[in-house]
Amino acid sequence: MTFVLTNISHQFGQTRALASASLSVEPGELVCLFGPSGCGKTTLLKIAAGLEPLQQGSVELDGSLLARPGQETPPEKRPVGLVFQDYVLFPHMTVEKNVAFGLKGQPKPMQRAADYLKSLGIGGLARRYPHELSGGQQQRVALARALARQPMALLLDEPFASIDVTLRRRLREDLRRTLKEQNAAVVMVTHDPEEALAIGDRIAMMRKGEIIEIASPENLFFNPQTLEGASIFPGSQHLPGVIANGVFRSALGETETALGEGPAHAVLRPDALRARQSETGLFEIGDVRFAGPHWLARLKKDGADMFLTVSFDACPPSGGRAEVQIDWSQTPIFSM
Ligand SMILES: Nc1ncnc2c1ncn2[C@@H]1O[C@H](COP(=O)(O)OP(=O)(O)OP(=O)(O)O)[C@@H](O)[C@H]1O
Repeated sequence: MTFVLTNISHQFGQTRALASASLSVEPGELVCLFGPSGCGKTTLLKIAAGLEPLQQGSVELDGSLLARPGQETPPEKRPVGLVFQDYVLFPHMTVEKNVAFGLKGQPKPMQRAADYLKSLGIGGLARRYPHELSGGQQQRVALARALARQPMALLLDEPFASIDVTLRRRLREDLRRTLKEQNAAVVMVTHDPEEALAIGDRIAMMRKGEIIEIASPENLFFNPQTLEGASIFPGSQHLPGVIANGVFRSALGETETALGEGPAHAVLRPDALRARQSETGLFEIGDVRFAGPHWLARLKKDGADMFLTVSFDACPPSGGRAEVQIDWSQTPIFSM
């Protein structure tokens, strides 16, 4: 039941929304689409769902063609579940009837609807109508409705966008478990790097309509192929520099590299940065804040317009001085 999107390109007038984007998702696999606003995430999902006509490329599920230009299976005939931000619930039906709607002809639809509502923590809302729910509750009903149909593939566009952080963390763990049990191929759009890392088996990094890298979180960490992929981890900072004669040189020091000559960026991860207070340090300590269990300080380098946020074990004095060391073996570098 592999879900395959091949060479999908799309234009909205003069705007190129997608440029030959390809993605293959295995049964039981959850792939997150991640990238900046406007890079084409929602458009790719809508084309996969059949909500946007396909202009170029193809969509297949389990070896069957769902779409190619001029030949499309309508969205309601695809064995694909959808949770889109603007994919509204039926306003005249109660929550439980909304969820049971897709289960007609199957045994005990109301019981199954109740089970899914309960598993998403909204069992008590079964008799309410959509207009009596908050945005986050409506999102969970839409998720329950999609899950209850046990689709072969599921497309989710920021399904937790209106849900508070604590509940969102719990729901995404529950969702991941449920989807694994159902063995569905899942594509989920998210803006949130923490969410992509927490829920995605692989993360598809998008830039200007292209999928520039698809990799598991551990491969993005240990062997990133793009600046964006390396930078998805919390606390990552870019250090500009220049490569000449096999050496990357920056305001924070230098290291050998096999990359070609020219401007480059190193991606500094928190674990690769060591800072300590020192009267003779090159950095001035600026704003300091507690980030449990560490202290985070913003450092400014004398003589260079350069800032770094670095963690300290104890609260460093604002206005004092610090020195910083980089573990270059944990610091990926990319030519620009
Ligand atoms: N219906 C439309 N008509 C014209 N342009 C559109 C339409 N839908 C999207 N676009 C444009 O296509 C590009 C991709 O949009 P898309 O919504 O896919 O991006 P996104 O990555 O999902 O963004 P966001 O994270 O902000 O939701 C953007 O430049 C957007 O302005």
